[in-house]
Amino acid sequence: MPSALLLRAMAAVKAMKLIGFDQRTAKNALKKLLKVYESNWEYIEAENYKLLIDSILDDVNEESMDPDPNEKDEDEISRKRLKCTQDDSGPSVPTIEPEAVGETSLKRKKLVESAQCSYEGGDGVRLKKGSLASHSKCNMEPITEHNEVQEEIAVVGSSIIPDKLMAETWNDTSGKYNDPIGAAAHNGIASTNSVSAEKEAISELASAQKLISTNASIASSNTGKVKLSLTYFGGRNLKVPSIESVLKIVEDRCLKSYKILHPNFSLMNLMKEICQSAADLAAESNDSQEALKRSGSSDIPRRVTRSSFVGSSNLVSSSEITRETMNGLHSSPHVYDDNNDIPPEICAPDSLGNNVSQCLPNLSLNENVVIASSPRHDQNDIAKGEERIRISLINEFTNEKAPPYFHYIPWNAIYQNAHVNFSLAQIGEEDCCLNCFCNCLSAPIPCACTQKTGGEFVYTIDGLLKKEFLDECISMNRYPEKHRYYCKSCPIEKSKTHDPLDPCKGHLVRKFIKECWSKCGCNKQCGNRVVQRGITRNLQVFYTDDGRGWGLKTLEELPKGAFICEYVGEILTTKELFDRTLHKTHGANQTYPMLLDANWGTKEDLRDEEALCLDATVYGNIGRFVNHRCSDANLVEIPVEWETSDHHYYHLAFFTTRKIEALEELTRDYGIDFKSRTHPIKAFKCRCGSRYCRVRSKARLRLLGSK
Ligand SMILES: C[S@@+](CC[C@H](N)C(=O)[O-])C[C@H]1O[C@@H](n2cnc3c(N)ncnc32)[C@H](O)[C@@H]1O
Repeated sequence: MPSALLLRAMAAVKAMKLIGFDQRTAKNALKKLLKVYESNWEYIEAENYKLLIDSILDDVNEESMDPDPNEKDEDEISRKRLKCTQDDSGPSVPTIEPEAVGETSLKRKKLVESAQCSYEGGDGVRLKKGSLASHSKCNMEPITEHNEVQEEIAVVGSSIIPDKLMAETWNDTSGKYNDPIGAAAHNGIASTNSVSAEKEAISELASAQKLISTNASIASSNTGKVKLSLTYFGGRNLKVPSIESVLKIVEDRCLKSYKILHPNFSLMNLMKEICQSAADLAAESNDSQEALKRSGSSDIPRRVTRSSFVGSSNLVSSSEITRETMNGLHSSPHVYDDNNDIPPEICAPDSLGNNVSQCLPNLSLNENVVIASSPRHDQNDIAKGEERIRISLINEFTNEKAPPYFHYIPWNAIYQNAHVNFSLAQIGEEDCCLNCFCNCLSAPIPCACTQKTGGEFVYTIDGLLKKEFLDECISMNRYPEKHRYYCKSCPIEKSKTHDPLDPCKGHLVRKFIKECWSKCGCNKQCGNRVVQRGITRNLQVFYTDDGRGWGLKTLEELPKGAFICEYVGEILTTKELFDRTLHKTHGANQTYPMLLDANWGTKEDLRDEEALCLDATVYGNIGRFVNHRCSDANLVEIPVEWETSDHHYYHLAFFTTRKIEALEELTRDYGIDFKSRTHPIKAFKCRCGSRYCRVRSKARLRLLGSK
């Protein structure tokens, strides 16, 4: 394990690397600073290594002024006296007294050229020239693993790093700490190697007049300011070009590299477009907020909101709820509340240990802020490695590269109050197959786990659902009226605050799958464990071309009865779901709830604090992308149990209803009664295109030609 000192040194060099300074230069400057500031790391780390950045720039400056850097008095810098200035916004920052600095700071001033473009909107506050510190703060580089830092950078000398450690690390021949300069400035005595390497590093920077650092950042506030900041640091002879010439070069490059062939393409227009789009979105957001204020969020009739879940035991999208009854509580992009609404990803420290939300030096503290580095999906794998296979994202129709962000989870997770008991003790011996071995499907007689499925396994030896079982499940979904039961005390009806209660509108009786589990004697590859082994098929999330948003498709041919994926989300009580919808969480434009109501009729009095549902809005998997298709959908959802057996909590798994060709979209029937007049919330306008569509009139279908 590297020591704390070593880690700090590594972090400093890494931070410098992130803003464009090479390792050697950073290490040399750091060594000097450690000496001058007697290894007081607090000074060096203050304001995102402001001193270190200044020192590096001084080095570059001095080198470019001085024809022979070897003759430079190494101790000169250590003669500079320190003083501390304390400002109440942060740690004390040592500065070098003017007389000690002499020419250096002047030179630095000349050297550091910073060009920034600012585009005004809202109240028109212009972006000021940023300080060095603010440049370093604005780094939008992704957070890097510490391991990588350790691999990449070498140790930096310091008079207080113990000799033993110095010797160990610098003499390490394993290559672990691959220090190109040998870090031989041990106790301040530079070796020949170190001097020549230092020289090399300095001349590399100065003589070649390389631009050593560039930086682009975007920040916006809810008062209408959008700031695009383009910054570069450079050598002494750097001349600030006109913005027109920069735009011209970029336009030429865009034309060449991105094959943008429109002759009137203009980067400036593109930037104006960005500002205009931000302004439009801000205006929309404002309208929504105003509408919300007018309606008064607390005045939204609880009955209406809660009733939004009525009418279907399946998922009901509340995007319609939002639009129609909540006057668009949400805006896109979401403007985070500065009290406590900033999600942890945005507050998470960056690689320099700063909160990323602090990366907006020119915005006043009380402004709400959206930053460009909000979490995003990995287009190559939306599951971020959580599944056994990668699931890519594709959009061939619009500029939207990925769906709005949600946290990918491969398994359901309890949100807060849901009472889900996974205890092994709860599973009776009669509910598991203690004495089985290996694969239960190869045993001569079906094991105890088949009790609830009529003494038969529902899976074939190939891991598909048996035809009879599957056909029954499909029939239940297609002809629900034949398979409904009615609760004595329906949690949905109870959630409405009027008396007397309406009778239960009915729930679907479903068939269940019971899989073997950890208390069983068989192994993980047992044929009666399919859903719990996770996604195995090649799937892709794609953007539909007909207004249904994102969807899910298969990249391989699928047989009938194949498991596709679970519908994964947070496990909530229905009360939590009602409350969540009432307060519309996390800025999502759409919500993705699914009731776990398959058992509601059998309980005497299921309170809505007990009734469970899944919400895939904030945490979920690809199941949330499966779009609706009336009646002849190619997927069917089936309840599956393994850790519990009381039908209170269960998994919902999607299986194919027929053979599906590669590249076909995967759909399921949400079970929505689109024509219901009693349903207070209008469902989305169905665009499933099925000839059995419950919304489209026959004449219209004939006209359009159904899929
Ligand atoms: C569970 S989400 C499905 C994924 C969604 N398309 C997305 O982009 O995240 C349900 C929402 O998708 C849209 N949707 C699904 N099926 C649809 C259909 N047949 N016609 C129109 N919109 C549909 C509706 O907006 C619905 O509220």
